[in-house]
Amino acid sequence: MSDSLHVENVMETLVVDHPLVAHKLTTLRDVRTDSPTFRRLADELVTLLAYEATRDVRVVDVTVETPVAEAKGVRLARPYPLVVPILRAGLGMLEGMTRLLPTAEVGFLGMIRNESTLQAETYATRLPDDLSGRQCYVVDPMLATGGTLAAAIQFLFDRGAQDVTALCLLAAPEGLAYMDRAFAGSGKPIRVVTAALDERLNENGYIVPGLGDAGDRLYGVV
Ligand SMILES: O=P(O)(O)OC[C@H]1O[C@H](OP(=O)(O)OP(=O)(O)O)[C@H](O)[C@@H]1O
Ligand SMILES: O=c1cc[nH]c(=O)[nH]1
Ligand SMILES: [Mg+2]
Repeated sequence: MSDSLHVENVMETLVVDHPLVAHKLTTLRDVRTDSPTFRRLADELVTLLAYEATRDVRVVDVTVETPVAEAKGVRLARPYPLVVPILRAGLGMLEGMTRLLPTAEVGFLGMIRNESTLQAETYATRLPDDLSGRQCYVVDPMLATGGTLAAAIQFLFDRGAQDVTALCLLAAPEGLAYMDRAFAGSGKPIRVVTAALDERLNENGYIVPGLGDAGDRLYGVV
């Protein structure tokens, strides 16, 4: 079902190879897809990605009583996972994620890429101060140059996060390579789970073939 592509020892990229993911992603890319449909598809896609992305979520053993007998099982371990959408476009992936992880807490990062310099600028942070021992799931549809995601992950590591999984709808090879260099030697595991690894970036830093500006397609041009 999934094709794991090992990029470097601390960073692992997983391209979720599934016909339903490919089907929904194709409609998402289509320039004729309107905002309401785009929002619905992004929501459905993140739930499919989340299934793979949470494969290593920490659980503890528990025992419950069924109407018939005792059954051994598991529950999510505490501290509960933290989901971090990167505003604005990442908000389009939040609900799909918390549907699968309803007890997760949610932190927010507001970041915008300066379209002249392609550098990420941070305009809002609302995260728990202490993330030690927390598994963090960052959601942002686009991993282009990688500058935004790398800065977001650095915020989480600075607060003590131990491992971070990013869920993206699309990733560019240049962005993955940038992340790989940025965190080489950090010793902290990073996973990127994506619906597709696209060809490249164009001269404006847009993913090709991509889907255009994810924030604009979700919420309109501002
Ligand atoms: O990998 P990078 O080159 O850093 O680019 C990716 C970033 O660009 C987009 O956000 P944008 O800056 O357009 O903000 P928005 O969500 O408000 O539209 C996207 O959602 C990522 O956050
Ligand atoms: O292709 C891209 C690159 C950055 N941000 C987007 O929304 N789309
Ligand atoms: Mg945008």
